[in-house]
Amino acid sequence: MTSVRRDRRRLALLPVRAARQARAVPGTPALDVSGLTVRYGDTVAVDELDLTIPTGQTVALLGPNGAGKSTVVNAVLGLLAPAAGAVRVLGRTPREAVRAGSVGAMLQHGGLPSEARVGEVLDLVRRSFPTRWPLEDLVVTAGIDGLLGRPVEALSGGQRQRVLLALALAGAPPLLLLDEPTSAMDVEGRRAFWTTMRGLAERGHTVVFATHHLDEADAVADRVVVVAGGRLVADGSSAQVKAGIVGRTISFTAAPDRRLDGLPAVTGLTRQGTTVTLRTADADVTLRALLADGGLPDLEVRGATLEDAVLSLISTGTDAPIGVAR
Ligand SMILES: Nc1ncnc2c1ncn2[C@@H]1O[C@H](COP(=O)(O)OP(=O)(O)OP(=O)(O)O)[C@@H](O)[C@H]1O
Repeated sequence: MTSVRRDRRRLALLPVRAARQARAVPGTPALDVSGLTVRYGDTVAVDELDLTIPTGQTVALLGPNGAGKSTVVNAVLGLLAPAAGAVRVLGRTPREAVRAGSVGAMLQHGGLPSEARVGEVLDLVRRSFPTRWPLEDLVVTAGIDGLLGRPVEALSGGQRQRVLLALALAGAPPLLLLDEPTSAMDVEGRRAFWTTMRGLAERGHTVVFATHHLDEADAVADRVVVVAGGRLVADGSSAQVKAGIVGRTISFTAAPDRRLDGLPAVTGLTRQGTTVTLRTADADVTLRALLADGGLPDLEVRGATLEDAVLSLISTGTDAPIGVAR
């Protein structure tokens, strides 16, 4: 009897202690990763990665399949044990931070009990946190209005992702980790999702997301971090990463039989139907040669996109990361 009473008292004290723990010491980074190395058997998934993210930043984690993005996210959540290095989340170990409700996560394979209703799952998860996001606001913020009475198994892929977002936000966490959060969303859903993320960033939340949608990263992130082969290859604003790419992209319409080999300064060329896209190290020289050889209908010349930059970084590989020291 005594022990039951003591246990109850301990449970009752937990939320208060956890809420206190969730408050970060001013100036403490949201995320501080140093020398992180994670191995799966012989595979080195993350290789001596250093990454410090101040509070309030929105950071895109980019890289090809197998680059190590999900592994970093899982290490930050304390879901796997690193072979080397350290991870601090708001000054605490990952497990302490998760226990304190400081981290909300949307994982790629986030599971939901299929027969339960969305409202039941949300209620259960909200109750487990010391600080709870007010329900009405949470429903609007995650865009799940009208879904609370629906069984989880009856959700579409995009609706499921919005429910996962609501669960990630349920404890009003200062740090949000999102692994490919919009992969199942339609265009409208994505736009609404990123509007929500901008709102969260304005309220001071730190948002770290892994994605393959580089246009979204370009539009939303204050900072992009590119990993390849488990190593950091670029870290800076989108503009800084793009500025590291020399040359321009030229596109125009050409008949399929127009010969385009041997053009000066061209570093890559693709044809899709009658649309030709080429990368050039010197746009003036390439354009002069093209014009001497015929017309250039629907001509467009542009600088590097973030996609161009990331592709170039990944294909060339680099020992020293591109970007700025932080
Ligand atoms: N559970 C596991 N067991 C063994 N190897 C794994 C495991 N999880 C990941 N890996 C390997 O670790 C490396 C990094 O994988 P990770 O999932 O972190 O990459 P990612 O950048 O998130 O890829 P994607 O964009 O495809 O999601 C890959 O080589 C992958 O095959």
